[in-house]
Amino acid sequence: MDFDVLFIGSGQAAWNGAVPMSNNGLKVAVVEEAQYGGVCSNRGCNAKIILDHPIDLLEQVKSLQNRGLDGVPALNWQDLMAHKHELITNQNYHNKERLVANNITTIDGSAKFIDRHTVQVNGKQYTSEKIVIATGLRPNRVNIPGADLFNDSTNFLSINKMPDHITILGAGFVALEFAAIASAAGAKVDVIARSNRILKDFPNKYVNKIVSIMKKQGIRFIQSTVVEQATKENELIVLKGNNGFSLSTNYVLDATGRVPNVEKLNLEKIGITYTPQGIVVNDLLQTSIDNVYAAGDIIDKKMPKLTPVAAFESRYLADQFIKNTTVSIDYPTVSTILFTSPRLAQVGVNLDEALAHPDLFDVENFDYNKDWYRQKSNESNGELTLIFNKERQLVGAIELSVNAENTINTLVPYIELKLNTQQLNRLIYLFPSIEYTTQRRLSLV
Ligand SMILES: Cc1cc2nc3c(=O)[nH]c(=O)nc-3n(C[C@H](O)[C@H](O)[C@H](O)COP(=O)(O)OP(=O)(O)OC[C@H]3O[C@@H](n4cnc5c(N)ncnc54)[C@H](O)[C@@H]3O)c2cc1C
Ligand SMILES: NC(=O)c1ccc[n+]([C@@H]2O[C@H](COP(=O)([O-])OP(=O)(O)OC[C@H]3O[C@@H](n4cnc5c(N)ncnc54)[C@H](O)[C@@H]3O)[C@@H](O)[C@H]2O)c1
Repeated sequence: MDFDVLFIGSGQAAWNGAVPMSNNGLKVAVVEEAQYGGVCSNRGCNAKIILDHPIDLLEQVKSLQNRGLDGVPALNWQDLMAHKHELITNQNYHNKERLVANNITTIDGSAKFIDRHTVQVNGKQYTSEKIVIATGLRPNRVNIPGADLFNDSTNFLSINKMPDHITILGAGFVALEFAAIASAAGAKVDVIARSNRILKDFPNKYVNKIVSIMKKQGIRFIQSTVVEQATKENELIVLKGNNGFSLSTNYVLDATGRVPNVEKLNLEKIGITYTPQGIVVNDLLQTSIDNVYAAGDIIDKKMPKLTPVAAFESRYLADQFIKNTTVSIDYPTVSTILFTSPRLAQVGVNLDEALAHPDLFDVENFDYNKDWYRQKSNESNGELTLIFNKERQLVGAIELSVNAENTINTLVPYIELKLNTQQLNRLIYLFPSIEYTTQRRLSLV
């Protein structure tokens, strides 16, 4: 065999495991058909958070008008985009270099299976004892007449000039985060949801709050509307839909979800089972062919399809292959965040589930309007909800605030490690800080 382990794809689900595997003596290869580092590094999380940063700052500056700050600086989209390019363009190169520096063979091109131990890339065949499919997802494209006029998240992350009017199809993570960026950068923004449900992964109360804030920021939500066709008329795109819906716009962003990259792999030929949600695996992350594994977004799974989850699965495979063990994957508590301004972040038991089961959970609410420390930023919508089980153990939390990522990150170890009162009491945080005030929400004696 040429290799012990060959990864198809080079994203978070690949390199997090490939590097320790190689450093522990396994002969490892990574095949990549596009940019090394995958979506998160090149056309996802990282690019998005660079574009978001000044926008988040501006929202905070706006909150402090007449409270120490006079005037709001202008956002310069061209300069911001140039800054993003400067930070992101070289990621592909750096990610490849990291693999090479760790004695991993990199193979450029698209891989397809020939048999259970062999893949072919650019006409050349490579054999490996184990193969890990880590091919991730790509943007879904709605299947309606005129959809070729639409853009996806990758295109949006490189827009040189912000269009006057942007219309977004879908009401999930990408739709709301990109709506927030486009609106703050001066575009008129519509979000079109085919149903009444917005952000299905977050509880109703907080979804209603963030939608109401975004409406005040000028974003228009059009619900229960299915766009059925698009045409180009002069310089405008005209959308038509159910119930006589019609709208003219400059730019359409299709943010209707993401689909698994399976088509090029020749999976049917070797009998690997997959669904429209991805590749089916067991709790060892083995596919229906036992020497072929899958990791990251490409898996059909209940866990959220996020970078930290892909990285966890990749590290799990490294542990399994290095130690030659067969211990099932044991997912920890996963937190999720919507990077709008303010942020919406949650961890553990979902609030809607807790409210539906008062026999199992107690819920406590904290309104930040009454908290002097939080009010240093004169924030008007901040709120935290903590969820406890009947043994008074913290099992979930959700926060809407400019600091929600810090609060929820503070609570992750409390929940995952099931810290008791004495252990919590021993954590001495900096004062004043979000971490300190968050800890004070719990009983420490
Ligand atoms: C706009 C956007 C914003 C996001 N923001 C966040 C965020 O803030 N936080 C967060 O946690 N997650 C975020 N995500 C999700 C995150 O990007 C993914 O969870 C993560 O990238 C998954 O990593 P992966 O390795 O499984 O797949 P990917 O990163 O998709 O990598 C798969 C790789 O496989 C390659 N490939 C595919 N087919 C083949 C083939 N046949 N041969 C060779 N190579 C192939 C692809 O080119 C790609 O490089 C965001 C996603 C998007 C789209
Ligand atoms: N902050 C973050 O962590 C972050 C940010 C962006 C993306 N992501 C990851 O990427 C994934 C994909 O995000 P996303 O926003 O593309 O998907 P999503 O699943 O969050 O949202 C898709 C939206 O499109 C709608 N939709 C689906 N098909 C449609 C159709 N045919 N017509 C109209 N609407 C349709 C859905 O109802 C939903 O509102 C997320 O689930 C998450 O795993 C994470």
